[in-house]
Amino acid sequence: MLMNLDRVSSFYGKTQILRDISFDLKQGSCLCVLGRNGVGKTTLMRTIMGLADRTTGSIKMLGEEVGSIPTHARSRHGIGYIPQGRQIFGKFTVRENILLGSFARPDGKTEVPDLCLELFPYLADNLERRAGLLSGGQQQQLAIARALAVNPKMLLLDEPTEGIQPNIVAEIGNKLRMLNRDHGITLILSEQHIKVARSLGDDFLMMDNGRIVASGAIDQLTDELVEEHLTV
Ligand SMILES: Nc1ncnc2c1ncn2[C@@H]1O[C@H](COP(=O)(O)OP(=O)(O)OP(=O)(O)O)[C@@H](O)[C@H]1O
Repeated sequence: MLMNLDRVSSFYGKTQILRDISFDLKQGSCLCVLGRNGVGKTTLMRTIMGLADRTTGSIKMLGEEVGSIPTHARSRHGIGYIPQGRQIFGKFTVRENILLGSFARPDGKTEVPDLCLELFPYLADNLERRAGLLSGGQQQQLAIARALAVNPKMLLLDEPTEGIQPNIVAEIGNKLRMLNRDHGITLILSEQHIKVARSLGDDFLMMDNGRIVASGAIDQLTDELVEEHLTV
């Protein structure tokens, strides 16, 4: 297993958001985290990165406890994070945005990884362009490229297709599939597009009110579950 969460609870101030979250993440797999707005998907990602106010329980990466080490040390263990809303620095160039990610690299290299150039030809051709001039889909590619600059074993992606034009959603899905299938990068993905989740995911977690209410292989994600927990 690449990662194991055991009875993880998480708090913002005195408010408990996550309750007793446990799951095992297989190396090389893609886990889709599903649920309506506000159920705790973002908090789960932030908790894994060490960005919640307080967390209890255990988070292990390759058998080693990482639940109490700082965020940058978690990056060094190979966890890359692509936050909701992408958080691109608009005044910096594409190259500068990618290099920002490389500060957490264990080997200290500051270069644009070949994988970014190979996977994202648009970015390769526009390294000196100001990131603020890029479209939403291109900025999402940049956010993924920046996370790849830490040479991660796994990526946490918080709603990577949110606010992206429908014709680009499939393209982002394809890039993620390439990272997962061809490059062996394990993914945890929160996703509102059920089609993307079904096509990319190996396993799913359905969340409600800070808890896991259903989980399993993605082919066990029935229309009834989707209806009950996702449809508004
Ligand atoms: N910084 C914070 N301080 C206090 N409460 C917070 C904070 N961030 C989120 N919450 C609360 O935690 C709960 C879970 O929010 P979270 O953002 O994790 O949900 P989500 O499933 O990712 O939803 P969305 O899809 O809208 O991002 C919500 O009730 C939210 O109001």
